[in-house]
Amino acid sequence: MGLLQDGVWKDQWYPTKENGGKFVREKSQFRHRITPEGGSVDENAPEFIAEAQRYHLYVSLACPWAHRTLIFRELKSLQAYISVSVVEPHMLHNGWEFSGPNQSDAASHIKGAETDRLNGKDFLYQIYQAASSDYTGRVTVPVLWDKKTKTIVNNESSDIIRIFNSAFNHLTGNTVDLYPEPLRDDIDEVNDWIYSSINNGVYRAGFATSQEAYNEAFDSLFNALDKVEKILQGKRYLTGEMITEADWRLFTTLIRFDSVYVGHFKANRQTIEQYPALSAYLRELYQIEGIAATVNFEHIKQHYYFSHAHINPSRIVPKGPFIDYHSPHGRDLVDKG
Ligand SMILES: N[C@@H](CCC(=O)N[C@@H](CS)C(=O)NCC(=O)O)C(=O)O
Repeated sequence: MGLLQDGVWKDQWYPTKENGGKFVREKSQFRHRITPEGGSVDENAPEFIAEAQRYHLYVSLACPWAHRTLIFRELKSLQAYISVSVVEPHMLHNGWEFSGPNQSDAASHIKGAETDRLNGKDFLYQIYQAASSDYTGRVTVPVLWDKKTKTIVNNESSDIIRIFNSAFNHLTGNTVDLYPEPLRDDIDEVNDWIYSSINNGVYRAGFATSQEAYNEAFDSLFNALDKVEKILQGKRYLTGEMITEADWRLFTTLIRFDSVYVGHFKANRQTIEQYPALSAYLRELYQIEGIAATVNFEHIKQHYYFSHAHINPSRIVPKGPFIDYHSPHGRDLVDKG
């Protein structure tokens, strides 16, 4: 685990000391947009136009943020338009690695991970160096790469899913709208507290290095989950009768919760299985066509338990839990609206 400083790789863990033991997530730096037919939204930036097979996604199947982009690629019929490379789940002193002979000695190849067939790199940080030779910052997935100008378009999952939601519709013919105009205020509002207390909240609990920081993250996480449970007792989805971006952003955290966050991140007041509405809702989303194939529990467990040796020094990866996410969800019975 490390970061780039003026384009040079440094092996370094997150600094929490300066924040009283709190984990503070760094802001993503590549934030360009893709437009359907040209006309840059940012006059100082290169023009990124939606074209078939021009863009490539670098993802980890373990990562909840990268997982969002894979889900949108499925739901927006972008499989033939946007290619994907999957990194190895073990993230060690070189950060995210591709499969191949230069993988770290301590890391194993896990089925489903790939070489970088596009750029022939060994490590993800080399993709960042290729985009910006003096980049300073963390080297994170997901990365949306432009094959034409050989640079990173965007490395912020919340932007990438919005790009996928609308920029390629005229090419794919898929007009499913996961961020519909009339619901935008509601979606933004829900995203806001779910991000800080749940999506990022599990990390704030797991990466805390002081008891106070952990306690605060733990309480805010379970208060927010209790609030979601209440919402889902009255509504089928977070903002009403329609699945939206807000649901998918929550999904990628919920599906990792009982397998990883309860144990590894000490988010253990209760499991998602112990929440009646949340567990049924999680199953409903999991069972939507194309979604189960984006979930890889082997990558998920291998990544967290093996990579974070300061949290789990033995690097033993638990065998369980054994949860049947294909069992009937019964959500069709929930009151509409
Ligand atoms: N804000 C980013 C966060 C991405 C992120 O933090 N990804 C993690 C994996 S789950 C990562 O690559 N971490 C490596 C690091 O921080 O060095 C997004 O949502 O796209």
